[in-house]
Amino acid sequence: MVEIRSNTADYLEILGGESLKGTVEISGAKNSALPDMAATILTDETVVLENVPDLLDVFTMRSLLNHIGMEVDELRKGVFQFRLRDINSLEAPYELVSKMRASILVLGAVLTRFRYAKVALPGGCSIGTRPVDLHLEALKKMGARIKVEHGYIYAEAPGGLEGAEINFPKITVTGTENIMMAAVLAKGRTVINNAAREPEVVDLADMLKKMGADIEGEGTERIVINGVEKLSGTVHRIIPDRIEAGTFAILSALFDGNITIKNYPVEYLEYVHRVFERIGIKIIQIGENHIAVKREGRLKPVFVETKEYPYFPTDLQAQLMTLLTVVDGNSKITENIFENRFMHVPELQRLGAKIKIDGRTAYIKGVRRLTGAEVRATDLRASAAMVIAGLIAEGKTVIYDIYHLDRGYENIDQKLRMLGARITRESL
Ligand SMILES: CC(=O)N[C@H]1[C@@H](OP(=O)(O)OP(=O)(O)OC[C@H]2O[C@@H](n3ccc(=O)[nH]c3=O)[C@H](O)[C@@H]2O)O[C@H](CO)[C@@H](O)[C@@H]1O
Ligand SMILES: C=C(OP(=O)(O)O)C(=O)O
Repeated sequence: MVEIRSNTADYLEILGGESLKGTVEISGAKNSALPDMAATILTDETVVLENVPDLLDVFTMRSLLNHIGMEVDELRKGVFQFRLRDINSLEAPYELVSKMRASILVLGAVLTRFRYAKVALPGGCSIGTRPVDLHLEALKKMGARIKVEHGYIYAEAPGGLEGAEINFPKITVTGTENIMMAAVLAKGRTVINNAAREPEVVDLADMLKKMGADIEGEGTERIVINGVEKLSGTVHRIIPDRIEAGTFAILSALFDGNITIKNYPVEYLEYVHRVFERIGIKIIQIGENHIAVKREGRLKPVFVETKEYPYFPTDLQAQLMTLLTVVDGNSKITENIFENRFMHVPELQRLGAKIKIDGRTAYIKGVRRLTGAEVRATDLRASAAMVIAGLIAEGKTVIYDIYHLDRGYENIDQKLRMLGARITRESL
């Protein structure tokens, strides 16, 4: 893994309007790598993860695991070996948790295996308040004693966690993953109702089952877990990143389908493809997990709302909005998952986009073209939206604060340069 190469002073310069073409390969999914890495805490045996993307968030999770006492070795590019023999600390400190909300994923695993955990409260971020109350309520139902004090969650279960019936009032992805990890070593049976159905939840269940966990129903809204005494080591391959894949599919649609995409998880993007078809974008399979994107006539405006899997992902909302800014007619996007996920709108407006926001809905009136400007990457997917916008805009676009981008897109500037983009990384 590259020593952390992203720095808050880094920015991207893009000269837009170049025609992109070629083939790009999708990396392992950030949102699978992070829970799968946390799951290595659940055993004292060796776990090997393959197809691990080289991302800032993965680096942060690795630092967090190291802090706990995990030995982590990179066997070869993207292949990591994990072994937790001696505990160093049962604490996830603020310094690391503040860099990445997904650090909360270590709570369930540390608590169930070591009966105590202290994790800094992740707090809000630019896309919303993002509380973790549902994680904590569920762990309390499993017998944990929890207090939140001085910015830390203190959780203990001296006699071990016990299986329980968890009814999530709202679907939560990392909440489902946290409770699944807590339940695999708890006493008795845990039922998670209204569980998240995301492919990343299924991937985590697959990994845990290979380690000896007893789990049924992953991928449905009811997951049943029977606790076991002990889990063993395993070798597991991280699934491809459906959000990176969707991001490149949108880019390809904007470049007349001249970009083909390998390692593309068609099965995870069925609903997204239905939305694409309404716009006039068709995904064509040209090989196993290798696709091309075809535009069918003039692109058409749409109304889309974000919703939990299997529906349209909030993590592709900003990128789709960029596409719609140059689609003739009036489009509308409603963001149902996060209350503040339109931070990219003022930035897109700087590039000439015509967008109005009313509550959770953005009204987009297509313009002929965007024009380059200086913008800020306000969060991870907003950054991807800015990159797409910069590539189609006339002239030069400068994107500041791209450390957000490095949290979730492996080598994105390199991948784009290989497609012919004029994009350079500079530092202030
Ligand atoms: C590391 C990871 O996998 N991140 C993904 C995960 O985030 P994450 O798991 O944090 O998102 P959740 O599914 O938990 O959030 C969904 C909604 O529930 C709310 N909520 C959640 C937990 C809680 O205890 N209380 C509460 O009110 C959130 O504020 C949000 O409004 O799913 C999101 C929704 O698909 C994605 O955008 C993120 O990329
Ligand atoms: C919001 C995201 O990630 P996280 O939950 O890790 O902040 C994302 O991947 O778009």
